[in-house]
Amino acid sequence: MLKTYSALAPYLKRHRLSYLFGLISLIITSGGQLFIPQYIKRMVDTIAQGSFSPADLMRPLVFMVLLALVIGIGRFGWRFWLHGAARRIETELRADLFSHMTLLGDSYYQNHNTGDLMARGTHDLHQIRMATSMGLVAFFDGVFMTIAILVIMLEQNSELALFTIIPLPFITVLVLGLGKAIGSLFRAVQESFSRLSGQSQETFANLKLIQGFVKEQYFIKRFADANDQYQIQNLRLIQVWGFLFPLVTFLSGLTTLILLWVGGGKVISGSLSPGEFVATLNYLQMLIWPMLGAGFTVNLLQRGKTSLIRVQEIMNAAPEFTTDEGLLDECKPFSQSMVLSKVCAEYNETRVLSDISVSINAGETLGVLGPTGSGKTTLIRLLLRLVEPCDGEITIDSTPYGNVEPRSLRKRFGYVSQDSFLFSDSIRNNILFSLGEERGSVSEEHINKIIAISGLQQDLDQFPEGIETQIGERGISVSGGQKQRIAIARGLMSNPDILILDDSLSAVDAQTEEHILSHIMAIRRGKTTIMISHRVNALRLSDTIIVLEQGTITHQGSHAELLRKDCYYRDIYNLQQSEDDTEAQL
Ligand SMILES: Nc1ncnc2c1ncn2[C@@H]1O[C@H](COP(=O)(O)OP(=O)(O)OP(=O)(O)O)[C@@H](O)[C@H]1O
Repeated sequence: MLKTYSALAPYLKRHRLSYLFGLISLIITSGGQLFIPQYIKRMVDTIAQGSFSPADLMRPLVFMVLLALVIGIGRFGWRFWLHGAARRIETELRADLFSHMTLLGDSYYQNHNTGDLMARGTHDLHQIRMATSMGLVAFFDGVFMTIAILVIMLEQNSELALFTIIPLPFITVLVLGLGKAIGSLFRAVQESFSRLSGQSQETFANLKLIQGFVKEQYFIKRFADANDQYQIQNLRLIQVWGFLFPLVTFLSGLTTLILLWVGGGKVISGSLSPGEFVATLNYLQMLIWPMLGAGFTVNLLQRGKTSLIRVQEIMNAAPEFTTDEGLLDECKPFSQSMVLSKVCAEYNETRVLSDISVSINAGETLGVLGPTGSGKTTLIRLLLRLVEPCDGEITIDSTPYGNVEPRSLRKRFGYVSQDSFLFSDSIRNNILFSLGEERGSVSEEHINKIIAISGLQQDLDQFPEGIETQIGERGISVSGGQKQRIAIARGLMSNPDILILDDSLSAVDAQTEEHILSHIMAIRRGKTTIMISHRVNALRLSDTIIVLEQGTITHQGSHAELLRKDCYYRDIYNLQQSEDDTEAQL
């Protein structure tokens, strides 16, 4: 348990003052409570003597009111400091988790469900917060109050104390014994919650598809099953927890019975004063909470431990590539060539690219054509260092890729991906996304030029607030073609050294594609562009075109050179030409 919690040491250390003040407040609160039975004892004994004046009761009464005030302040203090520190730790942990997750690679996310990761970032962090606040309070009460009460009782009347505490060791054994079971049951609860989150996330992310295939009932049933599982796991936990609680209460009740039996006899025989009897009864009642607190502590700490392990599993996952901040700015502008020599790539030990050798010269355009699944996007991932080659070497301006900090390398690229993800933000902010701090200095004239090149102007004219129109969750939905055009504008905005267009105009018609591409070629003159497309017409102006088939380059050359060869490129060209001719005749 301690080993697991040591992961929190840096966070606890940062908030040690809050914890110190919180613990002092807790000692004041608990210590103050220990005095109350003493005053009650004095008052009862005074009353039991039969002859007393109201002034005799006044002093203890005033003290008790003052004590209640101190206890109240102490209670506020520990809540303020301990809950405050735990909240801050939760916030810091969440921030660290989030930034670490941004460094994890593609393969990590492929093997981990998004819903599960989200559950760890929310539900599990909540449990850690409970352990670092209420868990600590319960632990303190369990230890400090139990010891203090036992010492007072033993001092007051050791024989009575020893008799009445006979059931207490049973409580400890019970709590510790069931603690382990609670831990594993809680892990099952958290895992079923992760499954539930995962299914919800997947369902709502693909709702249109589900509705399109009229598969709502199937998903409702799937969710209901996961929901039932979550309930079953929770009920199992409740059963054990529910068994523990009454048993501890029963055993605590036994202590009161013993007191009434043994203590009552002592009062009658005169060896115990009525005040001492009432005080002991009070102390025993005060013991119930720390006794329960022990169970509560075990429960909270076990839950916290389980959750911490789940969060640590993410934090301990190594980033796909090491990021040496010192190297961040060392990658100079791309000026010569990028060379791939005999490069291969794998996913989960399955080879998808082999023996790739190609040179991309600065200022030139490389076209990539290939059937679906032939490895075109994987080639781009290699260039962006999102995937490491399993063999061979990639260099940029003669520097091996392994010596270049990945983020620094990626800054040289502008990547327009196939799926054109847009953020729920204004179109302007989506377009300016790649600029970072330079956003403020970009002129409206430049923005308008990029919009025109991307063929976006007509779309913006239709939108209610033009470029300021919100898209996504908080705004309008855009069509697939509009999405791609906005993504193109985003890729062009920073005028990157190397622009990658990964089949990024597949949702616009061939004519519009040609129109946009001719403008892009014009503005990119002297800069490097890598273009993947299924349309030969889009690639024909490239300086070099490679044909990828089943993970290898089968042909490469210019448009004219490839047309002279009997190859996939020429077949596709002929096919698309005849399609265009047929369309023209219609
Ligand atoms: N993350 C991944 N994990 C495992 N296999 C993958 C992964 N990404 C792609 N693949 C597999 O690698 C092969 C090449 O995929 P890739 O996406 O590079 O092809 P592509 O030529 O870009 O296809 P498309 O034209 O359909 O986009 C395919 O067989 C694909 O199933």
